[in-house]
Amino acid sequence: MSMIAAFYGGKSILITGATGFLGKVLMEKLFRTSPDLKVIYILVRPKAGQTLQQRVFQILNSKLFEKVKEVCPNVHEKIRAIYADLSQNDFAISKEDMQELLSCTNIIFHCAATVRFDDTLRHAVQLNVTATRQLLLMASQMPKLEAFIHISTAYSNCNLKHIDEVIYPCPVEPKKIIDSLEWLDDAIIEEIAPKLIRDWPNIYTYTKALGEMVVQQESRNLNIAIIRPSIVGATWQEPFPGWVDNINGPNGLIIAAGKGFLRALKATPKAVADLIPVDTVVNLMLAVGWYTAVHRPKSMLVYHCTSGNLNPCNWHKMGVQVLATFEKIPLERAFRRPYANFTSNNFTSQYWNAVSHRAPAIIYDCYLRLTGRKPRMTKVMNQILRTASMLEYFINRSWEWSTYNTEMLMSELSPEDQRVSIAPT
Ligand SMILES: CCCCCCCCCCCCCCCCCCCCCCCCCC(=O)SCCNC(=O)CCNC(=O)[C@H](O)C(C)(C)COP(=O)(O)OP(=O)(O)OC[C@H]1O[C@@H](n2cnc3c(N)ncnc32)[C@H](O)[C@@H]1OP(=O)(O)O
Ligand SMILES: NC(=O)C1=CN([C@@H]2O[C@H](COP(=O)(O)OP(=O)(O)OC[C@H]3O[C@@H](n4cnc5c(N)ncnc54)[C@H](OP(=O)(O)O)[C@@H]3O)[C@@H](O)[C@H]2O)C=CC1
Repeated sequence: MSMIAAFYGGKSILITGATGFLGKVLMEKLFRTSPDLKVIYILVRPKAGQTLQQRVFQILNSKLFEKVKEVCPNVHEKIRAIYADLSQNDFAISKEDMQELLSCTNIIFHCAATVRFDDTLRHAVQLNVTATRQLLLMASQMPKLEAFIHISTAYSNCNLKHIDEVIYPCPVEPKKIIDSLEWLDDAIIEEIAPKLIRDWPNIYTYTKALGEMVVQQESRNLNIAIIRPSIVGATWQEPFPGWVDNINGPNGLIIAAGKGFLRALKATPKAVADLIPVDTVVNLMLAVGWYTAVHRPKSMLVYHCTSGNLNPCNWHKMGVQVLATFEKIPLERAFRRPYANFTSNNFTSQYWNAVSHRAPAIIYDCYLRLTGRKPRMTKVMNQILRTASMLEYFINRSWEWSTYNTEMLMSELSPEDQRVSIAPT
């Protein structure tokens, strides 16, 4: 029997961001491997016209949860959706719900965040920094809390080349930023944002770094660990290979390439493509939760969840694999046959954008107009090129992440847990 799975039996677990990509896979694995857990509290907001209950119903009835329903038929009784908006004071949680959370929670997995690269500084700080501080404050009032697991990103220090499993200080204290956002107006905030983020490539990575500092500063006597995954991709094995439900990270561009829209990308072919499957990240999260609660390390540990040092793949190799897969399994109704070129040269990239992306889109829109239909290709293409330019920073550089803590944890696991757990092969 897995020691980790047994550990979660009977526990009350609080998950933020449970409706997100990582959160859903985490919940699935917990219910499937520890069906005797007591309850999973999830902090959810209504969204896109759906109530909390409708959102939970949709998740539990998705393909991802098919196996769970076999192993844990009463799963809907073990999930307790609590109305919460993490950008509000006290998360807008009712008094009764707050009381229940404070008195019952054993483990917290804090996954919620805004992951948009171009979010406003105000909103990103609210979500990635202030909400983390607020959750830590709640955690400090939970008498039964055994571990608080904070999900950050391997790119929170992407302004460095070699990154250790430590917290690097940001030049401006998070508290100063939180305080100043209270009285500065939006226009001024957006003006000072580039000066604050300095050599971070975007608001997202910068606010995730601030979030880590807050965790360190507000940790009090809590038993905390931080996990930093790199680029999280589709499931590798569990509950079945290839599950993904968003267009973040590489997903959107892979679809655009498969559909024949995207045929060239400004990327450095030899740069390391540090992707990590989402089920591997979840396995590490569960192992870290167990280790932090049971072994109570003296200081807060940071764990890198990356693939580049163990099993490096570069963007060229990745591109070849992606194209080979589309040869075997083509996407439906593709615009053109998939083909793509990685170039690190600015001029060549501009040339390909004009010739291979914008021009065909304009021609196709003319055709749509002439046949009485609504033109849409230029809009789609602009969207793809905008996304590609936002991701450029990450596909033209390589980073080295040390993984001593992750390796140490692996060696602490039972042979059974090692077998089902973390290391990508
Ligand atoms: C031989 C040679 C071979 C060569 C061969 C080559 C082969 C070819 C191969 C090619 C493959 C290789 C590729 C490799 C690239 C890898 C890059 C990886 C880098 C990853 C770095 C990650 C580092 C950090 C990792 C982290 O730490 S984690 C977080 C990562 N964070 C992100 O990845 C967010 C990024 N994105 C945004 O920041 C925003 O997306 C933004 C971009 C600003 C746009 O923003 P905007 O233009 O506003 O557009 P959206 O609103 O987003 O959406 C627009 C529309 O799509 C809709 N839509 C949005 N969602 C969804 C959704 N779910 N489901 C359905 N629809 C959706 C939405 O409804 C809207 O539709 P509409 O309403 O217009 O009809
Ligand atoms: N995906 C990746 O490649 C990587 C992700 N990470 C980290 O992993 C974590 C999870 O990311 P991922 O699952 O991909 O992100 P998603 O965008 O898929 O999920 C974000 C989650 O946060 C919730 N959330 C956002 N704003 C609020 C709010 N105001 N109130 C309540 N909940 C809110 C979302 O809820 P809702 O559904 O209501 O929007 C959603 O459940 C993040 O901390 C991210 O930084 C780290 C490295 C890579």
